[in-house]
Amino acid sequence: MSPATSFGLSEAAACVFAPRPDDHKYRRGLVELRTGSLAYPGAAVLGAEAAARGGAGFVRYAGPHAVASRVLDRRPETVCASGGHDADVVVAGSGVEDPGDPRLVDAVRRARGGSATVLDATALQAVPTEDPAVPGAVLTPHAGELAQLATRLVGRRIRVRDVEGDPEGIAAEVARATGAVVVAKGHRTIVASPDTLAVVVAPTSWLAVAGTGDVLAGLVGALGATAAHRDPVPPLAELAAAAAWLHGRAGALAAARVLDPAAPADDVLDDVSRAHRPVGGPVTALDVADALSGVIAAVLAR
Ligand SMILES: NC(=O)C1=CN([C@@H]2O[C@H](COP(=O)(O)OP(=O)(O)OC[C@H]3O[C@@H](n4cnc5c(N)ncnc54)[C@H](O)[C@@H]3O)[C@@H](O)[C@H]2O)[C@@H](O)CC1
Ligand SMILES: Nc1ncnc2c1ncn2[C@@H]1O[C@H](COP(=O)(O)OP(=O)(O)O)[C@@H](O)[C@H]1O
Repeated sequence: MSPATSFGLSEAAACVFAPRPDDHKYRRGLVELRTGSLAYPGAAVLGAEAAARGGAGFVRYAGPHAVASRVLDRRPETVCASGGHDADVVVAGSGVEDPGDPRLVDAVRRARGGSATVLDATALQAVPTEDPAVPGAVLTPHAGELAQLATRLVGRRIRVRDVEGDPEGIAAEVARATGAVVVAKGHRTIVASPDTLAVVVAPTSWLAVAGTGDVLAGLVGALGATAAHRDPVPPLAELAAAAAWLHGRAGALAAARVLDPAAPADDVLDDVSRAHRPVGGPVTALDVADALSGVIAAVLAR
């Protein structure tokens, strides 16, 4: 495998598409969210917001009725009926309590068949140890989840500190074991496929709050679904890295807007020398999801 490449604005821009005159909601891409539970309804709301702000044409939610009504309170355009068109991307796991939930079991089956599927949080536990091939999947573990997943799949005990010491190596091992794209989240997010490795550095650490991972999962879904209707379709690893890059920029924009609500989105696109310093103020996961539209608009305007 070649050494890790660093992922930036020009690579992300190749994964962001403006709507064409002959597009309609389905051609803009359909994301199905299999997220949330009675214990964690917020994860479903956050993913729906991110999928919509990330440019999907159609966001469908599959989950408990009580969770669906929370999603609809925030995003009434979400379709909560089952059936209809096939999803371009399924996003599964954020905020789901039970790894045996049929929504996750079916998502793993879909990923095994090669269809684009984001497996986040609890869905990572639904990947079987004995038969872990999920070539359609984008796996989105944080360091704790990656340590657990790698321990199961590569056959030796891997601790969180091992992941923190060598996220590239462990993400790459899991990518080879599963055939999937692995997005090892953190300040430096590693995006590994069985034969590629990219690093996305976040421009802010205000992202380190609960729920921002749920936002990232929804955004991967939106970029994947939109790209599914383009020719050529960018590789899943590039789409996942673009999502991580845009997510970091949205975090920076949301943090900057704490100081100055009119801060322009274009200002966060370029790397800034003080990026590692705590520019801005505390953000919420919903702030980050909200900021995605502005960051995408700024990328398209360049
Ligand atoms: N508003 C909501 O409904 C939210 C729901 N969430 C859902 O809550 C469930 C549990 O999520 P958790 O992430 O707490 O999972 P877990 O409770 O399974 O894992 C967290 C464990 O991993 C360890 N850990 C090690 N490195 C870590 C790192 N870099 N980041 C985070 N934890 C690390 C922690 O110390 C902790 O012991 C998931 O389904 C998730 O999607 C969260 O996303 C938070 C927001
Ligand atoms: N110190 C940090 N600097 C920049 N980004 C971070 C930092 N810590 C976490 N993140 C980002 O925040 C998100 C957190 O995801 P995750 O841990 O899954 O949270 P949750 O499950 O609560 O949604 C990831 O996208 C990760 O890359």
